[in-house]
Amino acid sequence: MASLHPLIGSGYKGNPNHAGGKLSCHCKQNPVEVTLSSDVAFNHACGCSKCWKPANALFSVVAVVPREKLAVTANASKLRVVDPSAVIQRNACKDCGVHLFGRIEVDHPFKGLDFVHTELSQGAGKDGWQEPQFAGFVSSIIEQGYDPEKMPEVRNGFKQAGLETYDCLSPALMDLIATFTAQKSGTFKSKL
Ligand SMILES: N[C@@H](CCC(=O)N[C@@H](CS)C(=O)NCC(=O)O)C(=O)O
Ligand SMILES: [Zn+2]
Ligand SMILES: [Zn+2]
Repeated sequence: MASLHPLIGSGYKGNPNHAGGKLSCHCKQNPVEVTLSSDVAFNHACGCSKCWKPANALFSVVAVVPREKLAVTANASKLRVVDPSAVIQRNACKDCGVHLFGRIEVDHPFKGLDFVHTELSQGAGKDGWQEPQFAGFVSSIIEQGYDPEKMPEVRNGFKQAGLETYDCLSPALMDLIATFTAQKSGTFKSKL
C-alpha cells in the first residue's frame, strides 16, 4: 500500500536554528538546484492533486520560504511551469518532473512566499528542516481515486504521527487568508 509520505510518522524533528540549504531535482546528470538561505515555514502534508509527491506517497510534503530567500543555483534552463493558469506557478524539471519551487505572481495572501519540498535536500528533508506541522487538503486524495471508505485509516495515520488533519488548510493559514480578504474588501475589524 502507498504510504502517507516518508516524512510522516518517522519521528523526525527539525532544528529550530536551521539556516537553509540546497534542494535538487532527481536527475542524475545536471540536476536543477535551488539554494534556500533560511529554513522553511508551515511545512505540511498536502493531499491536493497539484503538489508534487514522491513515488508511492499519497501526500506531498510542502512548505514555504520567502521568495527573496530562494535562488536557482544550477541548471535553471531545465525548469518549466507545470500549469501556467494555476495560482501557484509550479516550476518543475522538464526531465524528471520534480517540482523545485512554486511561485505566486498574482494578488494573493501568500504572494511573496515560494512553495518548496525539503525532501529534495541531501538528507531527504531530515537534515534540519522544519518537520511537517499538519495535513491539509486531506479529502482531496479521493478526487485522485482513493477509496473514500479508507479515509479513516488515512486520518488515523496522521493522528498517530501527531498531526492534525484538515480538508483545506490549518486554522492559522485560513485566518491569514481571511484577514487578507477582509483587508481587501475594507471590512477588516470594522463590524464585529
Ligand atoms: N481538490 C483540489 C484542491 C486544489 C487546491 O486548491 N490546492 C491548494 C493547495 S496546494 C492550492 O492552494 N492550490 C493553488 C494552486 O494550485 O495554484 C485538488 O486536489 O486539485
Ligand atoms: Zn530533473
Ligand atoms: Zn497542494
